[in-house]
Amino acid sequence: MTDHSETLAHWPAPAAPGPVRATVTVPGSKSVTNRALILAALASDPGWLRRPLRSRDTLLMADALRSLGIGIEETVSSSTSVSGLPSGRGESWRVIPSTPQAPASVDVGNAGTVMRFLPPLAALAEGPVRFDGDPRSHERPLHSLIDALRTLGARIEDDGRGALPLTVHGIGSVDGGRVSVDASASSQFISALLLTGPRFNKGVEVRHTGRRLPSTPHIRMTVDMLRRAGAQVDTPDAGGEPGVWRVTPGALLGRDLVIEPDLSNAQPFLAAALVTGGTVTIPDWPRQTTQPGDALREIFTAMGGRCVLDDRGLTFTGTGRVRGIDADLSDVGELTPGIAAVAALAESESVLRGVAHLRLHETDRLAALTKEINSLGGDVTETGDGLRIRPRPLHGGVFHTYEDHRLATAGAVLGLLVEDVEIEDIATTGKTMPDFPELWHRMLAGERA
Ligand SMILES: O=C(O)C1=C[C@@H](OP(=O)(O)O)[C@@H](O)[C@H](O)C1
Ligand SMILES: C=C(OP(=O)(O)O)C(=O)O
Repeated sequence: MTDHSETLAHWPAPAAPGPVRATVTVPGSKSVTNRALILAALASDPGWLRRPLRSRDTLLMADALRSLGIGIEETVSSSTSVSGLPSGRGESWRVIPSTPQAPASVDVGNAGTVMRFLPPLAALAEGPVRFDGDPRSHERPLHSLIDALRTLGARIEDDGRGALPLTVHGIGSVDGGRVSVDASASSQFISALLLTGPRFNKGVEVRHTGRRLPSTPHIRMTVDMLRRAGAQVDTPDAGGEPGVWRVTPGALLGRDLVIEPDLSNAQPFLAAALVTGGTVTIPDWPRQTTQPGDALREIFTAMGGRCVLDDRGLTFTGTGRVRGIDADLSDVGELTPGIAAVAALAESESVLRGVAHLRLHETDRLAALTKEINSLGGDVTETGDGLRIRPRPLHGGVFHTYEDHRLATAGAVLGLLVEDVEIEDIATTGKTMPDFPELWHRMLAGERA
């Protein structure tokens, strides 16, 4: 039985002793690792993931693929050991593809990438594949994807709510073809259909019908990774029809891929430089990337810092003065909790827009951020599609995290400048960054972490 007194213990968020000065090596990207696993599983020959992220979301994906008969061997390079390594650094995963096998049972945890990216792949198996996960996974939207898969020829049994738990009854192949999807609740519906699209008999043509489309960089990441694996993809931004993506049926190549660091998980460390007037360097920051976290260079510069991208990586420097921001974060929704924390410590008001869909993330992030920042004395109000944040002097208290890794790291940022902040369940950062507490302490000690 889980010992909740242990897992939900309060973590005293360390206050910054002064401006932070550190180099922080952040672990691999969740979004890249989980796409790479899917594409490698569907390839015609074995592939490698180097420096994959090893966290709850990626281990759930790997375990799910193994239960579908895909081989995933984990190796650690001989000069290093797993312990003491930032998640997955020094590790390689070899993926041996195979036709997905059923019956199988998949635990999605609360990973959007697992609950959305895997059902299309499972539909290629012959037999039932059951999907279930954490209680919150039952509330996260899936109906558009379920409807789309049915249109494309898959049989899916659910309890009528269009949500988890569900069973995909595959017949060994999926017709594919044209489908309309309202992806205003999550870009992951489109990514999911495109990723397995090359293996559908007719490929897939996905038409987005909703009014808004969040997280478009994540869709570009999907397209980019598909193309690098040899798929032919036509997209709206390559002169194609707006809101329509086409994937031609065909084989995927096994690749040898080094996973980029997770730029969204670099956020709390960059925020630490910004709010303390210090300097943090993130090595291996890619010169070109589809990761939404790259937008932090612009966003945190607008909030008062400056950055340099050179051979050492990204070096971000704050002045200690933080400006509020008025920004549409629709493309970079997963950055909202960290930006909200910085905004609560700023000198002027912020308005964060375009992120209504965050109500459907790990938790209702708009409600959670409002409640928790206000419980420390803040002045945050929810708007129809975001947050209005008026900075006020904050005081200590318990910062609840609702099993949301980004709530936990946002609370840690507040704790840098606000004494006696205690984060509930810091272990929830294990969803994408199990080493967070250690990396945070090492950053504050000025060590190379
Ligand atoms: O495709 C992906 O890897 C992701 C897409 C986004 O989801 P939404 O479009 O549901 O916001 C993002 O928030 C999530 O963290 C990861
Ligand atoms: C929204 C997120 O995750 P998920 O992949 O579970 O949707 C996130 O990591 O901020």
